[in-house]
Amino acid sequence: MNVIYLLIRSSWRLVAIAVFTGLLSGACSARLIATINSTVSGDRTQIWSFAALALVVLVAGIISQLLLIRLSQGVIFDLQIRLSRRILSASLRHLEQLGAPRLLATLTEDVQALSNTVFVIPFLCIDFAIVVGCAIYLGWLDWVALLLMLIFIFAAIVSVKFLLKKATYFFTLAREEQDRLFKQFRAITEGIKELKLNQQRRQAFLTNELQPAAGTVRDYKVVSLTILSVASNGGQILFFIAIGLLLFVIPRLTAVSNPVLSGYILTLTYLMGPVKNIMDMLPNLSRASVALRKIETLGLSLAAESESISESIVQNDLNQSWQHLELVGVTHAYRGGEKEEHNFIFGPIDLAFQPGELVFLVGGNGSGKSTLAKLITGLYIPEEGEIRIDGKPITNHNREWYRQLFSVIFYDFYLFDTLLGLSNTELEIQVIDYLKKLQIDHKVQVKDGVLSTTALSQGQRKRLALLTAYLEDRPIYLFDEWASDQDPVFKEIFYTQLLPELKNRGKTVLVISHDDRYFYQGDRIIKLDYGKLQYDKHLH
Ligand SMILES: Nc1ncnc2c1ncn2[C@@H]1O[C@H](COP(=O)(O)OP(=O)(O)OP(=O)(O)O)[C@@H](O)[C@H]1O
Repeated sequence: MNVIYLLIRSSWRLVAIAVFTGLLSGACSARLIATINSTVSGDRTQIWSFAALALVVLVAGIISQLLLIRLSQGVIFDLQIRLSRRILSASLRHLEQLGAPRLLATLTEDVQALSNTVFVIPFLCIDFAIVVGCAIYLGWLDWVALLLMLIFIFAAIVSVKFLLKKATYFFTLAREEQDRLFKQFRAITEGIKELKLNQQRRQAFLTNELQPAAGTVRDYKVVSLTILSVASNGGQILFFIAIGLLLFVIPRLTAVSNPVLSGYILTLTYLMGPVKNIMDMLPNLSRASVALRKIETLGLSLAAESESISESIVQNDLNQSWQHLELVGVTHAYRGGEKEEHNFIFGPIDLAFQPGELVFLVGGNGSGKSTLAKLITGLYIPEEGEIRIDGKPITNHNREWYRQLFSVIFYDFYLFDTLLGLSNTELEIQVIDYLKKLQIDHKVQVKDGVLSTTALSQGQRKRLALLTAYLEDRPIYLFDEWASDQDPVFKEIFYTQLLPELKNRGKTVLVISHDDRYFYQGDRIIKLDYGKLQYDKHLH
């Protein structure tokens, strides 16, 4: 029912029109049955009234369906866009904590489940309208018949609702397990090489990880679908009992004329189709309400962690000149659980940067270099302390503007195959120059802002990421172990030509690196150790 509420919330007017036309179609269907029945019973019926009724049934039904189809697909579209926007505006740390499997499961599984249900709702509405119309016709034929019908419908609703609640409970459990299953699917796609190369690992993965997760989902779904099958068949049995009573019991209790009796039977037989459809839809409705709850909880949690950054801020303030960037008492904590040793506390750290500096950020594995990169670039919001630019603290109000100062290539960078958001007039010429400079012009071309391929070696993909960074032309560059995948020749070019060139263009260049033989190129070396600043050494 939540799903129907979702439609009403989207546009109650359209829903009202669709319901009205649907009911009109249903009512005319019932009237059609009545006409057929009275004609069969010997009454004279004008052919045009029969044709007119059939036409109204058809046209009103089509209008109702078309309206609901547009509305329901619009709701799914809005949901996908809203959810994606919320993900984009949630804080990075919160998204990291939620984890990719959970986000993917909702974006695919839940939205799909909802989409499948919303798709059939238009047809369900017509079926429902037919049931209502036929019920009214039965009441008109004989009120005892209607009363009987209502009692059975009530009993069916009560028992089906109880079973539906149970089935939804098991669907919810299955859906929770689905997140775990998605994690295993990710392991298959991303760890395929490791799984292929080691048979024991593959066997262990299949038997200890994948099968238990898939098995639990299967078991919960079997229970819930069984309950729903009982509900659906139970509902239909009640329906047959109603027909049996009308056929065999009621005529013995009260005098029922043959036309009335044939009216019952004709109507109830006609009703079988719509009732079966409604019953068959129960699993979808159940699954959809679970999916909707999951989407809503994710949506709410994303909204609660939203950075509330306004896009208009960027448009209003394109000034990117700065003189002094400071981190003052900045801290960040990864809290891994109950135990203190599972936590990693970064900072408090004080640092300052000027335009035109080439700074190496160094330290052992896990010392906090990438964490510092995320803090400096404004992706992590400091738990304590603040970042100031020219004395102005970075807050939610100007964080979006602040982030536009940086061009960053993270260690786990993502390469878009389209040069998104870049649209200067000399783009094509610049691209050709940079591709040559990065020595990949023989591998990749760019046409209308689309890269001809991204199926390249890791080192080449990194060069393409560098191409994007060049094109962005931001005042501060940050490279997280960019050169680690480069061959010695290009590594040399990167440290001795490309970095000094950027510096000479007035860019501030922050380089996370383990290549100590090139550190002499820098103006400063900042060393981290266990999340603390070990030293900040000026070289010149
Ligand atoms: N997403 C995360 N969730 C929880 N803990 C994290 C997360 N990312 C990093 N950490 C913890 O923070 C510490 C610092 O990690 P960070 O990635 O900043 O180190 P690093 O200096 O960049 O290491 P490396 O040289 O290996 O890339 C690590 O000990 C790690 O356990």
